[in-house]
Amino acid sequence: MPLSRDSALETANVLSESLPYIQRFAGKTLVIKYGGNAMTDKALQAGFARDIVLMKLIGINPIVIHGGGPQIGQMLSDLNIESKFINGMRVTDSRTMEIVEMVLGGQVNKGIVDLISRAGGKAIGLTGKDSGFIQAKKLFVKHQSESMDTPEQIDIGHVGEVVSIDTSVLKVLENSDLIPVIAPIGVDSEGNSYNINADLVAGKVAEAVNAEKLILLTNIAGLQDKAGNVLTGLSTLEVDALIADGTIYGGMLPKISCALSAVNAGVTSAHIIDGRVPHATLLEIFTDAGVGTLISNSSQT
Ligand SMILES: Nc1ncnc2c1ncn2[C@@H]1O[C@H](COP(=O)(O)OP(=O)(O)O)[C@@H](O)[C@H]1O
Ligand SMILES: CC(=O)N[C@@H](CCC(=O)OP(=O)(O)O)C(=O)O
Repeated sequence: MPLSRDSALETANVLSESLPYIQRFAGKTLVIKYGGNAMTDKALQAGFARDIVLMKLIGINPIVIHGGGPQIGQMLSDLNIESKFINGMRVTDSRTMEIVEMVLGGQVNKGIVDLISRAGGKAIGLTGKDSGFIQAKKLFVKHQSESMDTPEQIDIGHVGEVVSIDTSVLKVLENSDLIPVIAPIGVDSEGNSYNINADLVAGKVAEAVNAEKLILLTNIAGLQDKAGNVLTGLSTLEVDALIADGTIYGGMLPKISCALSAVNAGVTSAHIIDGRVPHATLLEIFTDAGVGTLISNSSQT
């Protein structure tokens, strides 16, 4: 059905108002982390894919890193395997690692590639094993109780941290119409696979490509204090205090730590936003009134 003249005018106004934002971000790289908890609703998923396709078409270079924690959890539970987390990281034995690779590299990654195709874009799904572009090493989780003088290092299996990112494959894609969709799996020089928290991969990719923005889409309105108020513009010291008093815990720990690390390494801003809001990514890019939690270079001084 054709648009009425009034609504056509409204659409034209909206498009015209987006011009300064398009000019600001055209040619820039935005790293978008699509959390497993933000992927649940079909309409939201389709909206997310449309936003990414639109970005690429107007000259922004989106790089999607996805999670899939709940999807891995579902598969493990179907197989009667228990999920266990320490400091927001999944304890990953050999069997769990096999499931993680299947779910992240297969089901979730190809699901997002497919969504982007259906929205008219061209996506290419990668894990860090493709051309070995995410080099990783074993991550030990630090834990300190009151009775300990120094923190202990806990071995949680095949869990990795990023050692290096080879950006050459991402550069090739940047100069094409292909959108990279990356599963957070790393590899070492001996071919061992590592399950890496997707926030950490997103932060390191953003640092490596010198991204303009790191956007972390999750299932909450942003970083909150104990009363539920969304906090924004935090410094490293303020974040440390919120971790120490237990305000920040679980899955928010890697999120906030990668956001801080990315801006300290030169990414202009990192945003933790609510992926349950339709078109959350476009709202973040095309409005001045920031949604969610913003961490920027200026809040670190
Ligand atoms: N201070 C905090 N503010 C907001 N959320 C927090 C905070 N501390 C812990 N969380 C938890 O972190 C969760 C987000 O992390 P996670 O479940 O890993 O999401 P994702 O799948 O998007 O990575 C929130 O749903 C919330 O339960
Ligand atoms: C080590 C570790 O915890 N890896 C994560 C990888 C997926 C992920 O990060 O997914 P979300 O972003 O949806 O939480 C996991 O196994 O759940």
